[in-house]
Amino acid sequence: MKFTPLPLAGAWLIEMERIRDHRGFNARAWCAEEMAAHGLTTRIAQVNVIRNGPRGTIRGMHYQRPPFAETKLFRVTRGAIFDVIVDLRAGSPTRLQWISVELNAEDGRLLYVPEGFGQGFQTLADDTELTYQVSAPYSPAHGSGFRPDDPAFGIDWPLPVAAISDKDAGWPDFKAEVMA
Ligand SMILES: Cc1cn([C@H]2C[C@H](O)[C@@H](COP(=O)(O)OP(=O)(O)O[C@H]3O[C@H](C)C(=O)[C@H](O)[C@H]3O)O2)c(=O)[nH]c1=O
Repeated sequence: MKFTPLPLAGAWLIEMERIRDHRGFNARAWCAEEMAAHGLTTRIAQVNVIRNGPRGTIRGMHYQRPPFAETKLFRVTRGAIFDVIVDLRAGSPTRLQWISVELNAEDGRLLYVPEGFGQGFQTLADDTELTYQVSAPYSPAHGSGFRPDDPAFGIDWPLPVAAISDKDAGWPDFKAEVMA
């Protein structure tokens, strides 16, 4: 696996190394030893699969509050996404900054999102499917988020919104002090 740190400290792009032969390839998508060697968490509390319908679907922005703050590792298995992560960490020099990463089923790339980040994505193809593992169990009581178009961040999404949950469309304006 090839590890590349992203501009927001703690976030990484991980590329699978495909071992090819006449049948196709075998590639490692996760390895506790390699993750630990780069200081990434090896805790896996859950692995989820998400299927989306129309191109342009948005899920997010989400995060879980402590003590259920979670690290997430995303991989697209069908279609493509424009994934956005936002640094919400109090005291971080890049606080409230966001970056985007495109992931698709062919590129063999994974996105590692550490605790303290809001995260969401927009699909770039119909019927996009992804799998992601999280380091803490799902805890609705500790779930929080903000609207993908929250003026606090100015996230530049590539497509018109084709589908979004009422919850994600209805988050209140983000208040920086909330995460202080
Ligand atoms: C995350 C999760 C959700 N659910 C249930 C709760 C809802 O009934 C339904 C949809 O969940 P929700 O709309 O809250 O979340 P998504 O829009 O699917 O977002 C998820 O996928 C994006 C990419 C994220 O990064 C979020 O962390 C994750 O919550 O699945 C569960 O039962 N277990 C779980 O672990």
